[in-house]
Amino acid sequence: ELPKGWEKRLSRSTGQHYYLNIYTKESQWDVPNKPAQPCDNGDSPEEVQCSHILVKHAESRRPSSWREQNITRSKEEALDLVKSYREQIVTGKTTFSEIASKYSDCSSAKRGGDLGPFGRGAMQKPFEQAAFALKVGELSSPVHTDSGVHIIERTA
Ligand SMILES: N=C(N)NCCC[C@H](NC(=O)[C@@H]1CCC/C1=C\[C@H](COP(=O)(O)O)NC(=O)[C@@H](N)Cc1ccccc1)C(N)=O
Repeated sequence: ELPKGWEKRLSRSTGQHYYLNIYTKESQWDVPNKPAQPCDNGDSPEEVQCSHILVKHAESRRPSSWREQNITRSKEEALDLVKSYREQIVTGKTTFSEIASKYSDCSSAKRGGDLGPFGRGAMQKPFEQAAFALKVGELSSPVHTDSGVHIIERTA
């Protein structure tokens, strides 16, 4: 079967089959390879690459961002926002990078939420745990850190 998020589609113009990732909207002709499975001895990958959407709130360690000088929304409001963004992404209403670029309270918003590759020890623990548990192409549930509430997508 295909890795999570990937679907087999028929191209009307060429009559060929292609593959579409319903989360990232990527499409490709060849069969998507299986995400890097943790090796048999249960290790998780050394490094992952993720994009994230961060919604800060009044209790964030730094309640300010490029979007908003002084962030006053409550933690509950931030969680509701993050859930609605996640819903819009999984239903295909919009793309992850579209939402990240417009609404993420992290400077990575300028890169569609891309954080680049990172190993263990770089990010706050709750973020790291969630990121390393994702398969490539998968979206996390809302993750709380001292920075605020995140949705994480593993891209590599
Ligand atoms: N690539 C790294 N190693 N960069 C250092 C990460 C430090 C790390 N950050 C976090 O754990 C959270 C989760 C992801 C983003 C983030 C927080 C904050 C926003 O929250 P705030 O600090 O205002 O509370 N964004 C950042 O750090 C950005 N430089 C991330 C970034 C942006 C653009 C390109 C690459 C990375 C930490 N240990 O605090």
